[in-house]
Amino acid sequence: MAKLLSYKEVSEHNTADDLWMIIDGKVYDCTGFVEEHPGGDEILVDLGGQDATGPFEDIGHSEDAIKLLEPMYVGDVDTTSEPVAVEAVEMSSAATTGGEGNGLMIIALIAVFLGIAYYYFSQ
Ligand code: HEM
Repeated sequence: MAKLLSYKEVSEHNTADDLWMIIDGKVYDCTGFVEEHPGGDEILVDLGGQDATGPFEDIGHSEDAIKLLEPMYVGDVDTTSEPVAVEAVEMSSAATTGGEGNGLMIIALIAVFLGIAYYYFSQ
């Protein structure tokens, strides 16, 4: 019978040296595969210890990719166990870029406003 693992137990394996993830209710130990992943190591480490079913399926991984999972199988996730809240690790670059974008937008608006004010006062 498959080994049952709680969400908490899986969440403790969330580093590049010890990386588990849940795909379709099954727990996989991807530690040895992190460096090999054609999609990069970072993406796997980011999802370490978590349920990666959505991201894994969204990419449309090939049959070969699905076969690679077989030897990494550790057990099944105990869906009755308490889900674990995932902490936000760091701000994404998209969010940072968004912030800078807003700053530039404000500067641009001030410049436009000053331009209009100058036009009226110099009449
Ligand atoms: C242990 C689980 C995983 C395995 C065994 C795996 C395996 C693979 C393999 C073999 C490829 C090459 C293309 C293919 O055959 O489909 C690939 C590509 C890719 N994978 Fe994964 N993958 C895993 C998890 C993930 C996860 C969780 C993500 C998160 C989004 C991800 C993102 C990607 C991306 C973005 C590519 C495309 C790389 C490219 O074509 O430039 N993978 N993966």
